[in-house]
Amino acid sequence: MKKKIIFTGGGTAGHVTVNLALIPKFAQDGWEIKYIGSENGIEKQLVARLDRVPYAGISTGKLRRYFDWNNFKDPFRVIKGIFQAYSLIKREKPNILFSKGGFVSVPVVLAAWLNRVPVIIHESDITPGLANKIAMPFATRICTTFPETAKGLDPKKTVYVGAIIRDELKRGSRERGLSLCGFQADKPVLLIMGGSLGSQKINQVVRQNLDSLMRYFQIVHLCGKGQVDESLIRPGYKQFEYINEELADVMAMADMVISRAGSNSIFEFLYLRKPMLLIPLSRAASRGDQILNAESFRKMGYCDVLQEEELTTKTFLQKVEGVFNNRDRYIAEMSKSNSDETMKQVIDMIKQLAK
Ligand SMILES: CC(=O)N[C@H]1[C@@H](OP(=O)(O)OP(=O)(O)OC[C@H]2O[C@@H](n3ccc(=O)[nH]c3=O)[C@H](O)[C@@H]2O)O[C@H](CO)[C@@H](O)[C@@H]1O
Repeated sequence: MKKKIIFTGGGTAGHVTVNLALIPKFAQDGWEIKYIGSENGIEKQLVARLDRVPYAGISTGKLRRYFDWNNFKDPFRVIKGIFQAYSLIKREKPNILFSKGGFVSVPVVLAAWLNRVPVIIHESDITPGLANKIAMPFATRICTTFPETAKGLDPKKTVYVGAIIRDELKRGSRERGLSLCGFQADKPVLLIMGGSLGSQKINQVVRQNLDSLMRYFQIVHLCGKGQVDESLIRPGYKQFEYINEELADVMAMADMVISRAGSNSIFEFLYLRKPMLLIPLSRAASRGDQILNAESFRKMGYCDVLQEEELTTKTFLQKVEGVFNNRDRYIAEMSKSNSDETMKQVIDMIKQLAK
């Protein structure tokens, strides 16, 4: 009989793209694949782009750190989600559940545990997100991307595996990227990526300094939903809200990157040896995970970092120049890393634990 795997994870693309990397591998090996996500999250659109991966949406809620009327409604949404996930898992009887985290994953992990389905959790950041923290006691294995994450976690369950990179990102073409953006071949390309949701702060500083930057670079700017500024359209400055298949070509043509420090993005840039200036999401807006991700990369010599509190036109342009002028040094450090084995290790682990 065909083996069956269910994937879950969502909320932002960072909680989905690892699943997108693994799904084709299991499809190739003849496994039956299903995805459980939220009713309207980004995961629904991203999974819809795949061939033959049935999607089930469940009701979800979120814990917020500020007052919101939804804080009263969300517990009921979560309870509804647990019942929905429980009956889905009971009916589907998968051999294994792979969870990438995000709030939607908590009821699904719990439901799998109640149905005695083995659960593998993958944590991308140095410090686990709240959803993964809640779900970890119910997991059979916890995979970490950073070696230092394992420290605070159950040593019997936790394995450091590294980053899982989508195969398609490894097959990008500089020429296709240049033609997509209408860029010339002889001027360096700067890629700006504000995380899967874009970043207002990065958009702002880039646009304020567009003329200075464009003296040296052609710029491709992934700015987030609703953030394209039509008044700035001009040759050499190409904006997209979010891209899918084209991302490989856009990354391939980039000579340097300015980015948030979401774990998946920075490991993709590391794999592709892209000199990076990272502007992590501040502690005021998050648990500070991106600050730690960025610091760990800086210590390894892979990037330079500019904290949001220090972000001014002057510091920004100085750091951009610094990274670009030292790009060979960054590329040399990055070339010492190797994550090609990770995907195979994770696939073997999933196959071994599948009941
Ligand atoms: C605001 C927030 O909660 N951020 C978190 C979220 O970030 P975010 O969702 O931005 O996560 P990542 O940077 O880890 O991943 C983004 C993914 O989206 C892809 N991509 C991005 C832009 C685009 O146009 N097309 C595209 O495919 C990237 O290639 C990458 O694979 O999850 C990360 C991983 O847990 C955390 O480190 C971040 O702190």
